[in-house]
Amino acid sequence: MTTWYDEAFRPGSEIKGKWNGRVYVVERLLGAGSNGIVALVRRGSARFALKAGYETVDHQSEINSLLAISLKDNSFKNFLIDADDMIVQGKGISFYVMRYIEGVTLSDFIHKRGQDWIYVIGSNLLRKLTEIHKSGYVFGDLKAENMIVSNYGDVDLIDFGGVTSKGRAIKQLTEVYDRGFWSMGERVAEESYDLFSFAILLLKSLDHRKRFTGFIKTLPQNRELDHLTAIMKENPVAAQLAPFLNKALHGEFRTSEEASIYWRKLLAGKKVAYSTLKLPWLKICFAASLFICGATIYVFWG
Ligand SMILES: Nc1ncnc2c1ncn2[C@@H]1O[C@H](COP(=O)(O)OP(=O)(O)OP(=O)(O)O)[C@@H](O)[C@H]1O
Repeated sequence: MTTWYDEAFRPGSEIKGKWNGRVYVVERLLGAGSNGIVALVRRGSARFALKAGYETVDHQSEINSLLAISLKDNSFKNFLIDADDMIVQGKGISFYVMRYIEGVTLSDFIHKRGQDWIYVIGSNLLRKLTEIHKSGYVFGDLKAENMIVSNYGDVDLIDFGGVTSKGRAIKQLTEVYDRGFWSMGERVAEESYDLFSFAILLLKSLDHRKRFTGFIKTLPQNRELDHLTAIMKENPVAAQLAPFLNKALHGEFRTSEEASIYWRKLLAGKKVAYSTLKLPWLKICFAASLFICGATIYVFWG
């Protein structure tokens, strides 16, 4: 039996908004999760990501959250392009259209470019969190699957289903990233909640031994932060970040802005060699500047 999404998301098929009347042509599926299904679509020459929700209420709440954090003049502005309903097999299905982010998962990025990139990625992710926190919200379900990394460590967050107003109960979470799972605090939307998940995200991506899958199976009384400290001792990049990670895990940062300042100071103090990062554009810029310099000499003195 063909499901509504097989029909709606077949490459080449058109999705027409019932209320706004905009038409999108499906290129291909990008992914599916517990809340919805996402496709790469085209409108004219522009490409977008279109997400159709399984549950109307959850879907609407995701749109509202996205709208709320994009009201301020920040990088989320204009992320949400359209929100409408489509009719598939006689049924109304809600969808929203957002910016299409080209990139890879955090683990793929690190695997390809090296663990040192975590310094840049971490700094960019902290900036994103700060923007959300300044809007009066927390991201809630921060995890590697909810971010896309592109170019030179640029970070984009996707999946806004967990975004929660500060002070409210966290509405969507993933076990190992949740401080409640580790008995390290309440499931309340505070900046420190996201910062705990941020620390787990970094540790998980640096852990060669993939211990986090095992943690899910442990009994609550056996989930100790000592397991995480072991990763900090074994991995040189995690060891550099240990003072930051420990503070984030223990809820010692009140705000993400405070955490960002600490991050920068820590890495400046440790003299993290950004030059060790493989930055091809530096080489390109260097070659370009040599060429321009040569051309100028030729034009003026030739
Ligand atoms: N804006 C975007 N640009 C590019 N790809 C995207 C975008 N939004 C989502 N995706 C892709 O679609 C997949 C599913 O999206 P999303 O995580 O929002 O679904 P979900 O149902 O909320 O998932 P979960 O079960 O993790 O809650 C993502 O893993 C990602 O690969």
